[in-house]
Amino acid sequence: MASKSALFIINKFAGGGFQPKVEGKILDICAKHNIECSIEFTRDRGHATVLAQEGINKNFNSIIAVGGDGTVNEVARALVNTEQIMAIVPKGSGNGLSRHLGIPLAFEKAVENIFTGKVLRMDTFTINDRLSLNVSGIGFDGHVANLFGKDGKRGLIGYAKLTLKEFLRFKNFPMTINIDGKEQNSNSFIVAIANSSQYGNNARIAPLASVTDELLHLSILKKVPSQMSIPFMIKMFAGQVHRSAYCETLSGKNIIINTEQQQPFHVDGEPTGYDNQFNIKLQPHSLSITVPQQTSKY
Ligand SMILES: Nc1ncnc2c1ncn2[C@@H]1O[C@H](COP(=O)(O)OP(=O)(O)OP(=O)(O)O)[C@@H](O)[C@H]1O
Repeated sequence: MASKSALFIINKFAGGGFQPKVEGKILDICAKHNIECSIEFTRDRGHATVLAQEGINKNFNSIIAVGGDGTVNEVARALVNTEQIMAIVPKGSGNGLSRHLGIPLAFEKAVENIFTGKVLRMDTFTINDRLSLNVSGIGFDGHVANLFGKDGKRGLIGYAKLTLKEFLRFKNFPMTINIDGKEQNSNSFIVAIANSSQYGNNARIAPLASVTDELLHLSILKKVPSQMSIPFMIKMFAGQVHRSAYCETLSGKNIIINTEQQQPFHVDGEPTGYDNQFNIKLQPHSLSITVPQQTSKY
């Protein structure tokens, strides 16, 4: 059994919102497994990190992020580089890391997984000293994340609408990439830095990525001509983006990206502003995470 006592950190505002019956379901499943449990709700951005730190101090066996990739990221900030076990109950709009790890999206099954799953040490990375677990990006995806964050309307449809509107405006930008000492110039639309394979909703930007391979996977995308954008999206959702003529892939551990002008970026889908130098560092096997027993590829 992966857990004897569990702290659930719930972001009521993630994904489609919160249903009060969730609390009762958590208590029932914990009682069934004879687990002592506590439930806390986040009050604001960043609060999940504070709650997770308190959970470590109180010696909970498992600390569980109930939310999307943003909540998972905040909880992990307190847990990274410790032995503390984390689990996820996916409740976000994208749930990229959960999908990559094969964590069930159905609420009860995800809670069961905390007590029946296995624990693995996954890689994480930092981008300009900010922790990232899943996929971070510079360029167009950062631009969309920055706007989407302000917009307030979450969800796949809202995201798709905003992406289409902004796509025509945003242009390729020049940059230099130094990856483990090797330097190259590029003119790119998006640089996705991937630990897991997907942004969320099965949009697989780095199909070959693994969270245990001690590598970061870069997908460097050129702007796709409008008439090719639908076939390109189909390739991405089919897990074939790395075979596209518009995608170059690189992998490594330590990456420095310099851009001529300030570029928007995001960390695990959360808007993070603008910069023109990005220092990216892999942290191998730095976080303990509970995954289903049957997951064989991560
Ligand atoms: N009480 C709160 N009020 C407002 N925002 C909050 C609160 N608690 C957490 N947040 C913020 O909500 C944001 C979104 O959360 P999260 O990423 O978990 O959900 P999501 O965006 O729906 O899912 P995904 O990232 O998987 O698409 C996070 O940046 C988090 O800091």
